[in-house]
Amino acid sequence: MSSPPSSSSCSHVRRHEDVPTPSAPPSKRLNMSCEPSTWLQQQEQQRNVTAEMEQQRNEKAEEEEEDVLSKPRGPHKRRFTHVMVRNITYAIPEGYDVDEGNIEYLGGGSFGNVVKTSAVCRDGMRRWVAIKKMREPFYDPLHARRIFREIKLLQLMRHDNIICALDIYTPDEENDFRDVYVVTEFAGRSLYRILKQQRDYGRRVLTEEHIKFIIYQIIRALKYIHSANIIHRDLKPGNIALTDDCDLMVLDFGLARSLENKDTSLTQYVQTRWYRSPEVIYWKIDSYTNLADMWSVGCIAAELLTGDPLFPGDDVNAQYQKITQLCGSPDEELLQKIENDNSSAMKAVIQSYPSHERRDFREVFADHHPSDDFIDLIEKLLVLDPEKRITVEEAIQHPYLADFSLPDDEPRADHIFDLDDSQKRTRSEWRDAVWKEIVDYNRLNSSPIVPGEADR
Ligand SMILES: Nc1ncnc2c1ncn2[C@@H]1O[C@H](COP(=O)(O)OP(=O)(O)OP(=O)(O)O)[C@@H](O)[C@H]1O
Repeated sequence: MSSPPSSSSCSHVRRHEDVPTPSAPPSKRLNMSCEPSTWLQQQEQQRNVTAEMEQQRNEKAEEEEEDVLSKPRGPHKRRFTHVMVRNITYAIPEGYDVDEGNIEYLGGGSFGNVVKTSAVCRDGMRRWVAIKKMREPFYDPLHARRIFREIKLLQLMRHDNIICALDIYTPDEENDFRDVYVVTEFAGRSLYRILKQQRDYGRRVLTEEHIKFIIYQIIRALKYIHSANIIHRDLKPGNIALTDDCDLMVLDFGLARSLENKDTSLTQYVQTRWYRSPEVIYWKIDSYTNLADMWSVGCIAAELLTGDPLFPGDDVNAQYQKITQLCGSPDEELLQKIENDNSSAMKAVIQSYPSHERRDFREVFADHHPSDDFIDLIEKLLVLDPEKRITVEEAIQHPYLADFSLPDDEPRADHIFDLDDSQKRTRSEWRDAVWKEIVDYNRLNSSPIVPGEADR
């Protein structure tokens, strides 16, 4: 990885134009006695069923391949080639590189599978793109709403450090609308992969300067996200991508939600648990604001320093122990808030755990020789009480980031994003809403060209 740019460079973050060419979560909030194992088992079963269905559909798609290739399909009458990667069939529109040798599987999460290819774009450049095929997007209303949110946010976000949609499509007709594909710019390797490689090979790739630049860019992205009244809720190394030049993009907005929306049905499973804030995992929603994202930044920052996840708990209890062993048990003031926002029973459960003093972070991380400023920042991020945690606006001005911070180049969103996702909709209403998003999608200059679009 090359060095991050120096602080004197005024254009130290990537512009979009500069890109090189080349299951349903449970409806109840988790409490200390409710381990999500049942839900996880259901998820597992659902995944099996889904895989079976996917296979049947792949077989059908293969049979139909000749037809699909021969006639324009979907709301914009595009032509598609079907390409099989790791047993999953992707419908790839005309204009994209469909040579199997040039298509790379990037990975799959709970909600989709992603491949990398390239496409010629409207500005004449060929770009690397990531195509995400959503998994069973309309399985149930919750799932459909998640897809809707993700699509909506990928269109609203316009920031150098945040991924945005370059194309949204389906090869299906409206009466048989089943598959949703979202195309984003290929943003590099995920931080998860980079950190894993560091561990696997026992060789550090990320220098102190890289780490600072990464943390700065995450916070710069969050400043924009939070100013739009959105919480990301899923910040983790797997959702952060880095180019070889250390340019960073925050990926995957499927779990983001607007601050106004008090819906809590997804709350328990909003993040890979290791990066979740205590108020997300253990106590109630009242104090759950965008400060949950700042806790995740603290976890990621510490992992960047040490190379290992900070709170790798095998279950929620182990997670709690690890958090409190470092950050201390809730003090009287926080316990009072927990009691007020939850119940005295919740307070009693928390008090039944072994009590720990907050440790001296300088001592804990001493082997990794962090600067005083780094320690001061993570001390302020990893605070149990969200109301006392550093905000994004404060964090970006922290001395640790002074080398990179350029206040005039740290944009806020110019309006609060309306996700239009708070109303109750049935599965098929969500499907209609997603269909409409695809139909109305406004192509960008950096979007892949649709052959013949000028004629339409
Ligand atoms: N635009 C992109 N550029 C580079 N890599 C990407 C891009 N989009 C997704 N990926 C990678 O593809 C993989 C799968 O992405 P996806 O968003 O489906 O998974 P995830 O974040 O692991 O899933 P989950 O939603 O379960 O958290 C991830 O490893 C992610 O880093």
